[in-house]
Amino acid sequence: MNNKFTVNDLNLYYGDFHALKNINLDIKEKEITAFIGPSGCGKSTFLKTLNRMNDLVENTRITGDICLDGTDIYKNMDVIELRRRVGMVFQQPNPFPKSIYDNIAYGPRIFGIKKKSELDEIVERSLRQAAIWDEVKDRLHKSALGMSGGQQQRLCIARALAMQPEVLLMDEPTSALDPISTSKIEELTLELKKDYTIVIVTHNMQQAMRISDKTAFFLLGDLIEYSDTETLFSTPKEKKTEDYITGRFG
Ligand SMILES: Nc1ncnc2c1ncn2[C@@H]1O[C@H](COP(=O)(O)OP(=O)(O)OP(=O)(O)O)[C@@H](O)[C@H]1O
Repeated sequence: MNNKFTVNDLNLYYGDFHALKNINLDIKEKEITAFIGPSGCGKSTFLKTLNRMNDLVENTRITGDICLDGTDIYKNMDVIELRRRVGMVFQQPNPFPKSIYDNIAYGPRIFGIKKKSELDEIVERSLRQAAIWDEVKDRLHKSALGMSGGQQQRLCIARALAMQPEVLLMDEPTSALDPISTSKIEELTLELKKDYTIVIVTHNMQQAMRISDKTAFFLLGDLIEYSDTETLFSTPKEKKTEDYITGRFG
């Protein structure tokens, strides 16, 4: 597998606080990479560096570099283009207070697609890819806020897919969901891996084991260990990883 992202000597500071410390790692194309670690260890911060969402946070300083397909995303890439290529799904489903159809069509419209037939096609394709088409096809023009939490989260995934991204960043996408919705999102994530590179932050180690190919364990801003998921959970190299995955802290 090719590297989708390569991260070299990445440091991130919130003011004086050193939140990410000299991170080096590669993220493989069309794999699922999970970030695990206790609360506050920098998982979300790191995820957000991958599509420059941290640009929106004042007093943030970054050193080192992150390349997407070999191009430095901080130095040589337009941020709008980056965020089109690298979509994001958040912890709390956050549909717009609009119809299901308009939620999906929103991004493509901003990118200049106006033709109804084209938008119809994007809406259907995205909802199918997010495994929610059958549940919503008869209510496309009803408010997205009337959907269940699990449906809203799949809608948000469909909304991200409508932009035809290459990478999907998922920040604890199931932590607000019940077990059935969680397993639907996990199945969907595994299905999406055929076409997309996926990076997921999760508090749930079973979830990382179930769905990810690679796992990175963070602690206090350090990347402690990064390897095949199976290896990391069965034979961790670092004592700190072992302590965490066996529940000694965190
Ligand atoms: N905007 C900010 N300004 C200052 N410090 C921040 C900011 N965002 C995060 N931090 C700090 O950076 C550290 C890493 O936070 P981050 O949210 O990345 O951790 P996390 O591992 O994702 O945690 P959680 O699992 O609780 O979401 C924490 O100490 C946090 O308090």
